[in-house]
Amino acid sequence: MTVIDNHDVLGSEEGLRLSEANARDFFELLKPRVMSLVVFTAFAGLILAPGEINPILGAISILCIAVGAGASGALNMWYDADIDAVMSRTAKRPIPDGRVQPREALAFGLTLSVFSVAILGLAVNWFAAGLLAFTIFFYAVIYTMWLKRSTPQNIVIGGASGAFPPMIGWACVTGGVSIDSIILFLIIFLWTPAHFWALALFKMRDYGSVGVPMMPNVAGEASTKNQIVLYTILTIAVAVAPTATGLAGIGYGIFAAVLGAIFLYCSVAVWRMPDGDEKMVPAKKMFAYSIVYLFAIFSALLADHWIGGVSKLLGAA
Ligand code: HEM
Ligand SMILES: CC(C)=CCC/C(C)=C/CC/C(C)=C/COP(=O)(O)OP(=O)(O)O
Repeated sequence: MTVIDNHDVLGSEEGLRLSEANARDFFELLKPRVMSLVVFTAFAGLILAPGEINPILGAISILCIAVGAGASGALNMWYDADIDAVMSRTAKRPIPDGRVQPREALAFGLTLSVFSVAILGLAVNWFAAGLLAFTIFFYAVIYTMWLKRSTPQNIVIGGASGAFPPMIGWACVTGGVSIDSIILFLIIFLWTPAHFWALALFKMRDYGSVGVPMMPNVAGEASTKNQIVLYTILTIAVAVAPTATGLAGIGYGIFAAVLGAIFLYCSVAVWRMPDGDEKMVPAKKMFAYSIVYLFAIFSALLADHWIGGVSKLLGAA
């Protein structure tokens, strides 16, 4: 089925009428559950970066990244309202549900984007602000408006937007980029296909119904499963790299390897699942574990950093 393009909302009569949306409806536009993990990885980048940041500026940095991430979610929901209305998973979102008017969501997303970037630039540094602006643009325009509906590589390339936040956190402290911040980027970048295609496998019909070319619909289940295993292996390899560069210690490396072994086990279970499986239990488990995995990897990096700091203090005493 082809969906009707309803992006000409600004000029329409419907678009000019203001709804009675409440704060909760606008909060929902920020995709708070997904963005909470995004913001956590940004926080990790900020803490792991070498050097010091004034705690108030640190808090402002995280707030700006959180607001910018939420703003990009609102712009994504504005643009995707036509397909969200058709898919069962997304039909109850504020715009398709009629609780927020498209033009309100657009104005909300644009305003928050400008404020988050400007405040980060004025209060912290313009390099980090530029990266935040680029990330919002990448998710809202490059991924949402261009790649999502045009190529099955949409989330491989578009996934970069979800991988930038730890680099932004890092840049808030150092004003630049380093090998270690690129490794943090790569962990999320390589993790995204396994995270998303696991979900796409059991939501394949949803995406098919709106003509979005997600990998399982285009390349088929078998090819998607092969690629999930491949990206899982790449993620596991890059997730132990912080031990090699000295960003984290050997304890972290062992923990990351164990988490990775479970991730690989989940991906092999998906790979062994018969094509056309009705229940898709291994894919559902893989999707759920992907979130636990990323949260645990970044938590372990933080724990390693703090434990290392305490040991140094005790050694000096
Ligand atoms: C282009 C990249 C990505 C795509 C296409 C994607 C897609 C999705 C989708 C479709 C869901 C289902 C949840 C819903 O319906 O709201 C989801 C859930 C989730 N994603 Fe991703 N994701 C991506 C990147 C990320 C990144 C970078 C993170 C965090 C660092 C993340 C964290 C999460 C979390 C925490 C959930 C669970 C939310 C819940 O419990 O409702 N995702 N993702
Ligand atoms: C700092 C900053 C700007 C961060 C942005 C982080 C970011 C791009 C996260 C992407 C996560 C996400 C919700 C993807 C959903 O894809 P989708 O829109 O295709 O999913 P849907 O079908 O659920 O709408």
